[in-house]
Amino acid sequence: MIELKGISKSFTGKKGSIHALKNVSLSVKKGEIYGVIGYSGAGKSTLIRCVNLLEKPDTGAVVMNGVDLTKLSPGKLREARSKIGMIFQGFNLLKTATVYENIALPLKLTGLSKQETAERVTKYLKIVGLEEKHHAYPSELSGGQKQRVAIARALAHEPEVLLSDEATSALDPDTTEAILDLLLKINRELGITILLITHEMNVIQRICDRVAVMENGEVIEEGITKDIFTAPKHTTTKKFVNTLFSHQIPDQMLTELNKTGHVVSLSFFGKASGEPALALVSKKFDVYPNILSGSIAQLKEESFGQLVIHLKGEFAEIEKALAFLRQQQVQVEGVVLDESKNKRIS
Ligand SMILES: Nc1ncnc2c1ncn2[C@@H]1O[C@H](COP(=O)(O)OP(=O)(O)OP(=O)(O)O)[C@@H](O)[C@H]1O
Repeated sequence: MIELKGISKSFTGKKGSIHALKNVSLSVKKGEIYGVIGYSGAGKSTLIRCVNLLEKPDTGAVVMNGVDLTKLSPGKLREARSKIGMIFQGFNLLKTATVYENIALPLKLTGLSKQETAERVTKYLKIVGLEEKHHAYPSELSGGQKQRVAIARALAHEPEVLLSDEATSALDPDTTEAILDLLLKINRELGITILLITHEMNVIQRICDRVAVMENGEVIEEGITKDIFTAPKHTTTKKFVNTLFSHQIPDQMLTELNKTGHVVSLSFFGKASGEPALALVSKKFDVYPNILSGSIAQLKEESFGQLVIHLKGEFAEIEKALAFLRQQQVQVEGVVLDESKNKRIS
C-alpha cells in the first residue's frame, strides 16, 4: 500500500549537512499496523513526514497504491494526501475552537455541506468515545481526550492510512494503553492501515504487526514483531526488546552460577509455555533447572514469555537439554556479561 523506495534526506544546519535519512526503503501492507522505532535523532519524524510529503525527500520514491507521490502535480498531491490522516504527539488542536469546530473546520474546507460535516463529526466523535464533548474546548480536556479529538479529526476525512507521530509519547501509561486500544479498534473495525513512529517498545509490542528499527538515518532491522521479539539481531534492537524484558541478574551471581552450569534465557510464544518444557528437561536429562526470573507480555496476536534459568549439571548433559528445548520450539540464548553495560541477553 505504501512503499518507500530509497529515500534520502539531508538538512543543512549550522554545523553543516545532516544526513537524516540514508537510502531508506520499507513497505507497509494494506490493513496492517507498521511501527518504526528508534532513539531520538534516528530519523523517524523525517521519515514519517516524507510519507505525506510534509518533507520532500532529496531522492527516492513514495509510492501509495502504485502512484509515486513525489511525481504528482500540486492538485493531484492534495487529492492523494486526503487519503492520509495524521496524528501528533502534541495533538495540534486549535485552542480557541471547540471540539466540534476542531473537527468540522478542516472538513468544511474540503467542500462538505453543513449537514454532511455534522454527520461526520458526530460519527467519529462517537467512535473515539467523546460524543458528550462537542462543545468543550481543548483546555477542558485531558491529554488522552485531546488525542481522541485529534484522532476523530483525522478519521473524519475517511483516510486509508493513518500516520501516527509519537501519538502516545506525552501520555501516562494508562492513557497510552487506552489510545493504543483505540488505534487497534480503528485498524480492525475501519480497516485503516496505520504507520506509526515511536521510541517505546511497548507500543510496538501491543499493536504492531511489523516493525522497522532505525538508527542514524537507516533501517537496521525489520520484520514481523514476533520475530523481532524472539530473535533480535542488532544490538540496538536487543536494547529495545530488553526494555520490556529486563532480567537484571547481578554480575557476581551470574559469574557464580556459570561455574556450576549455564544461565540461559528461554523465549516462548502463546500456549507453548516454558514450564512443561522445563519439567520434561529435568526428567529426561541429568540437569537441575532453577528459574531466576520470568516475564510475559501480550503481543498484538499472542503472548510472548521469557524465562531466565540456571541449568545445573555437566556440560554435555546441559547441551543435550538445550538441544531438546530448541526442539520444543523454545528459543534458547545464553546470558552473558556485557562489557560495556551491566549485562544483556545476547
Ligand atoms: N528541519 C530540520 N533542520 C535541520 N536538521 C533537522 C531538521 N529535521 C530533522 N533534523 C535532523 O535530522 C536528524 C533526524 O531527526 P528526526 O527528528 O527525524 O529524528 P527522530 O528519530 O524523529 O528523533 P526525535 O524522536 O527526537 O524526534 C536529527 O539529527 C535532526 O537534528
